[in-house]
Amino acid sequence: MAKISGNILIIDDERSIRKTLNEILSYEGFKIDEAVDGEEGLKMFTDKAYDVVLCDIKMPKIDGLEFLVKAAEINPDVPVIMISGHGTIETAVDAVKKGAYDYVAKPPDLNRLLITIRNALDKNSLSREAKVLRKKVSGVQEMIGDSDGIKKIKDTVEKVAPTDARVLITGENGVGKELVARWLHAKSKRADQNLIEVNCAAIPSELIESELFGHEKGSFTSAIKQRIGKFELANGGTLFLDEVGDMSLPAQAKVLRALQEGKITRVGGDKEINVDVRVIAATNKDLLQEVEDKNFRIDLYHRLNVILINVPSLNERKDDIPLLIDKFLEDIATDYGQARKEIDANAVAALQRHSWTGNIRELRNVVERLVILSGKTITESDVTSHVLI
Ligand SMILES: Nc1ncnc2c1ncn2[C@@H]1O[C@H](COP(=O)(O)OP(=O)(O)OP(=O)(O)O)[C@@H](O)[C@H]1O
Repeated sequence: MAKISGNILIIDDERSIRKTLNEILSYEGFKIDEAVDGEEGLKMFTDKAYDVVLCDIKMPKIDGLEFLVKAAEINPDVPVIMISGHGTIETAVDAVKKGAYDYVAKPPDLNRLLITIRNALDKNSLSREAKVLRKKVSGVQEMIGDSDGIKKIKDTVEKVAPTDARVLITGENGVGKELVARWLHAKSKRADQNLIEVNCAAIPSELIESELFGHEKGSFTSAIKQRIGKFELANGGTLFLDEVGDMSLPAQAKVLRALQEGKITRVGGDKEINVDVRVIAATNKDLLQEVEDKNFRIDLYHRLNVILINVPSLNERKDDIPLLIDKFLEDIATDYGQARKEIDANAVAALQRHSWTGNIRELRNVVERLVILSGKTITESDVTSHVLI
């Protein structure tokens, strides 16, 4: 997660909680002040402008709820996130009804906390929100390409992104599936909410359910504390299920239910939690073949595959190679802090003729190698001696 900044006030009578939160959030780049109870917190809140307040519920003197009410009288625009310990969850929910931005449970789950704070910061003021939105959209890497294949994808993204339709993105490794998913989110109505990614292939099958749906404390041996799953983290936003073809069948059944009913249950829990999530999935597998081989559920396949975007491999869009080379030369010069190297037309043509694996990273690596090994201008003979051996 990219570092962001802001002033945060932590109000908690437990020193250890203050210390942990302070350490984590300072590391993330926030400026932190601590108050030991509601009274001190209120004084500090009156004296200084904060972007977010993290406030315990049970405290001596002024408690969390009272702080919330008084803080709203002083500055209603500052989001207050309640920290709820054992037995105060209900009060926390009550606090949210009374205007708290959200609550996090003790001990705080780092990811959830940071996402909540980030969202709170985003919502802090309209102008800030607009800025964040702009940054998020412009923060997505450009999709380079003028070929028919890429034009078609850009066109589909424009049409589909503003809807809540599920999208299945297919294509070989490294052709830009994730980039397409990022654009879909960035151009959607959910752009100011989270885009949460899960690489289904990277998570052991016995952990995928807990990763997606969270778990309750003690639900299995290593579940030492409660954990919020990716579906919940993506609530209001987008969940990107990368390598969805590698998901285990039990997890598929649960994902299907979540998509059908808009509800999830944490592993080891019995409470149903409503989630409003747009799912974008990607795979380099032939999912219909996986269905035939009984590795993938046909009903889930149909749920995910409302809109299909197939990203062509580099070999199928060789027209884009000159543009991509140009972009990579620029990026590499910036990364190295050096003047940009040039490349002559014959060298570009030689690279265009080459038979690539289809993975864009391969082309990037080759350009990087040429930048390192060639003189001021990359020539065809550089290409022949360094690349096309
Ligand atoms: N059209 C494009 N223009 C510029 N860069 C691109 C384009 N498509 C992909 N890339 C870059 O190529 C790399 C691979 O893209 P990405 O990770 O989106 O592919 P992927 O298909 O999701 O890969 P994987 O199958 O490994 O998950 C990334 O660094 C990405 O930014």
